[in-house]
Amino acid sequence: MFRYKKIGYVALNVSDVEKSTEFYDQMVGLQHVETNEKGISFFRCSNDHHNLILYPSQEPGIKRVGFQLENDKQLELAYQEFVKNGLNPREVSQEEQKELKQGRTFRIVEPNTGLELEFYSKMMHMIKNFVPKHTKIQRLGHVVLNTVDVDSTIKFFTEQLNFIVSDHLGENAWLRCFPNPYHHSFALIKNTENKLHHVNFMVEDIDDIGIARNRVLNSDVPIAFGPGRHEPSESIFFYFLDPDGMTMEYSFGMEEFPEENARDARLLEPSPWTLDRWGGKPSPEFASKGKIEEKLSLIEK
Ligand SMILES: CC(C)C(=O)/C=C/C(C(=O)O)=C(/O)C(=O)O
Ligand SMILES: [Fe+2]
Repeated sequence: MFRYKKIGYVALNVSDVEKSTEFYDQMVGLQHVETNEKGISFFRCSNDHHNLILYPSQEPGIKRVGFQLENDKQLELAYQEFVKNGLNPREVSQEEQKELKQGRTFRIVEPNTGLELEFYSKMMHMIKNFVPKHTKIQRLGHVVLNTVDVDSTIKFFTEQLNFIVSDHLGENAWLRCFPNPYHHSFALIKNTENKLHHVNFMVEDIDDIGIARNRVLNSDVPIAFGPGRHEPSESIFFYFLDPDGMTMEYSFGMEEFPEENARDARLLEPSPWTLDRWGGKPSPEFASKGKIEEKLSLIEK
């Protein structure tokens, strides 16, 4: 099976790109790279050209998630595997690759949720390092989806996409993209609707979490949950809402797995204490907004 480097970027649809650009630049602390002539806005928290893209849309939500493979050979292996398994990978046009500042790129549709998943191995490397404004963001950490048919979606990620389950909690699962060491780059939470749960950015120290809480409070940005500590990855978390009500998370610390002889996935007890060891409760708005831009019609019948 093919090997990943990391979760590379997330693309969101937003109702007001200007407003959201200010939010992700000033409040979240990503670096705004450019807004192009189509009104598409690119941000980074690394030397990658982008780790977040905002697309103007009437329907806010999640558009796609991009995964970076280890190298060109692994990318080709993934392509062949997808063809063999009838997943109909679609190559992104040269024009769009240029717009994305990426090399060869192709996409498939996750058949249970309709979410588009993208695969690439090269993205423009920016010469100047990402300089934190206020929060020492280390990387785009993970994306979590609310999922109706969670069992089939987990099966798809593990059997077709070479993800490994790090932990189960009831029907939910946290998955890492092999051999990336982080406890999860993706997670699937059982729900009555397929939609975004949250997008995570990992931060360098606990002060980033405490300072963020005060910055968010002082700016009247809704807090959705935390600060607290998650049981699955042991991270200290803080969730807040973007201008369209989508949930963003900062987290500090995360269990890392070796490539070989990694521990098996645990079956964690479904309890509020598992979600937050510190006993906090999420707000009703937590993980509630973020329509998946449906691409199921692209799947060949
Ligand atoms: C509140 C959610 C369901 C939860 O339990 C989260 C756990 C973790 C973690 O252990 O790090 C997440 O970050 C996550 O689900 O994204
Ligand atoms: Fe998370």
